Amino acid sequence: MDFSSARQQLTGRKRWVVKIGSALLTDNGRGVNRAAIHNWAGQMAALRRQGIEVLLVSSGAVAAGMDRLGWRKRPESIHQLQAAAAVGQSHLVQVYEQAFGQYDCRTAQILLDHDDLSNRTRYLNARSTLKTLLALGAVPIINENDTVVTDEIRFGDNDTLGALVANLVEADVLLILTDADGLFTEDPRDNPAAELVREAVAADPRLVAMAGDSRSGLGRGGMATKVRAAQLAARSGARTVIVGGSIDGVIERVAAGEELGTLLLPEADPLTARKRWLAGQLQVRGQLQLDAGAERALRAQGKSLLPVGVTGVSGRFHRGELVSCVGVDGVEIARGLVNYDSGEAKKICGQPSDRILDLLGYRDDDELIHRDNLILL
Ligand SMILES: Nc1ncnc2c1ncn2[C@@H]1O[C@H](COP(=O)(O)OP(=O)(O)O)[C@@H](O)[C@H]1O
Ligand SMILES: N[C@@H](CCC(=O)OP(=O)(O)O)C(=O)O
Repeated sequence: MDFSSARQQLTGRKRWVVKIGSALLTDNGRGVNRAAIHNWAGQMAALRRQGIEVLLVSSGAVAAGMDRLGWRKRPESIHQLQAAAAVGQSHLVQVYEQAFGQYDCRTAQILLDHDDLSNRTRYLNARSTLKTLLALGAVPIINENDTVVTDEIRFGDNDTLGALVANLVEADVLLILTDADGLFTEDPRDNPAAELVREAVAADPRLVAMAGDSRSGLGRGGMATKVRAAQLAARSGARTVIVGGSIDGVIERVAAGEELGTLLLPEADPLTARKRWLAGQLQVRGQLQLDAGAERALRAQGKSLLPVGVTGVSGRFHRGELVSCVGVDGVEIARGLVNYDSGEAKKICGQPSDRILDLLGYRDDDELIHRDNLILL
């Protein structure tokens, strides 16, 4: 793998999940660090202005709640923890809303639990809601729904939740901000001579051996869950950066390609990984019948599917859903995420793309399926 160019490839990536951990968010364990939150919000707003969509996975509900309730020690009882999370979450979101508001950036609170991501209908629902929020220009602020989860089904650490969100929205980058400067060859609190791992393939088994637990008493998973999160995120093609959240201007600097923290890469080419992921996750909603020219363009030339090469449309589907593409002999040759719904596709099929505006009254894309969203079978 060519590591030298890997950092540069982070620039121009369009969808980022930023995870901010408990260890960073609290002011030495005393409530949430407002100044730091305002600073990160400013940086994320700057990314939005560059056209990058940002989803934030933020911890800190329990820590904020403990502070508000005057509790000095993290409680043992699950119900006390859940009560603290309920008190803290509303405060946390209020601080974020105010911080992002200063940059004219809208926020939206999303609380997820295990069922939301394992049940197919709820999974697709969460996916659509998040994508709609992004299209509206809002920054979703996501946390685990701590007040309702039981021990058996909790994600526990938000690194895992961040990776699952990256899978859910097919993010390009998962940026994990923490209180260490990145993944070191050993926990630097045990061995100050440990070295920073700058770049690696997320699946490299040596990483797991380097990564230890959390020590702060605030964070949950330590580096172990961050490495595991990078492996999960890589399944849908996301690259992960683990980096110190207190580094000046860290979010913008990483987005500009600067070599900070640890970059963990997917094994396969990200686009291929993402396509494979999509093919396994989504249900086929409809079918497009292709003519011989379109079949050739897809198969032999790796091109996008234009409406002009489609002779028939069946099934009912919405924009963004998965449809199958069938060749002249009736055999399925590809699957892909479609840019128009079934009614629109019927109106524009067989027509050149410059007629889309006339036929529909608007034109979103020239292609019915862009090649980046096409999986050849
Ligand atoms: N190999 C390692 N490199 C860096 N940090 C490590 C390593 N192993 C364990 N850690 C610990 O992981 C901590 C970060 O994880 P955690 O406390 O869970 O933070 P967060 O709340 O941000 O998720 C660091 O402060 C560090 O003590
Ligand atoms: N959902 C919990 C966060 C769990 C947690 O601390 O995770 P992490 O920041 O990954 O160590 C909260 O908001 O308090």
